[in-house]
Amino acid sequence: MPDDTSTLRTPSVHNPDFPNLHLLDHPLIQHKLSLARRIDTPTIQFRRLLKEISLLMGYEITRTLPLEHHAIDTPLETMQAPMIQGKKVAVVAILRAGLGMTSGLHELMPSAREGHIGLYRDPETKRPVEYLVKLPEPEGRLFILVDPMLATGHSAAYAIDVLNRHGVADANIRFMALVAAPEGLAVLREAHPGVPVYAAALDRELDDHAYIRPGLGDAGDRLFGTK
Ligand SMILES: O=P(O)(O)OC[C@H]1O[C@H](OP(=O)(O)OP(=O)(O)O)[C@H](O)[C@@H]1O
Ligand SMILES: O=c1cc[nH]c(=O)[nH]1
Ligand SMILES: [Mg+2]
Repeated sequence: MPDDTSTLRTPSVHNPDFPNLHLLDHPLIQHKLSLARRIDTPTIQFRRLLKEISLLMGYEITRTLPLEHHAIDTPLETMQAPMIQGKKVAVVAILRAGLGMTSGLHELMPSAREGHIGLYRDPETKRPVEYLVKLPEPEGRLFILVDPMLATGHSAAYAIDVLNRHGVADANIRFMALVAAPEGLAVLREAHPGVPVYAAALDRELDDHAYIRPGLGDAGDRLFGTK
């Protein structure tokens, strides 16, 4: 039986205006995010920073993962040792930019499965358009959905709808972003109030093109060197 770890809480900043948001304010996360935001940070460094930030965020958001005890032999005796149910985690990237956040999480949880939800935002409507869905079996699994940018929130809400249709309940989903906009947090809270959002920053607003300000630009383009 899993131990009850629900009383362990992820250290994060709580904002009463956004009860679904857990802001991860660890200095290393904040420093690396600032480097990633800079316009003169090239793709090679941006990619590396995303991986490092995801690993650090992953360390924080996995704090509440259930442990179970297994008998192990130390050199001196047998003991019941706590171990994570590692096989029971799935990392799901919203393509493309979410791909920049998966490898950091796999460093922490090498046996986690990986799924992909391909979405792009239509430049006119600003609404997500689906082009691929490939997901691991949902049974008994925690799904960590990753995408660096939570702007209008419609891509994240759509991806969670996809997970729901696949058989994953909101209670088994955590959403991890680098930068969140107030508008996106509100949309996500309305659509999926039971899904916690972990982010490194809550930015000021969306601009007329639904880009996050101050933001970091187009995360997918910066990650893959496209335009
Ligand atoms: O919250 P939203 O307003 O829906 O916007 C956020 C989405 O926009 C970006 O993807 P984009 O459409 O640029 O696709 P890409 O990752 O392939 O570049 C980003 O990676 C999110 O998926
Ligand atoms: O600021 C934004 C908004 C949407 N998608 C991005 O990549 N950046
Ligand atoms: Mg993009």
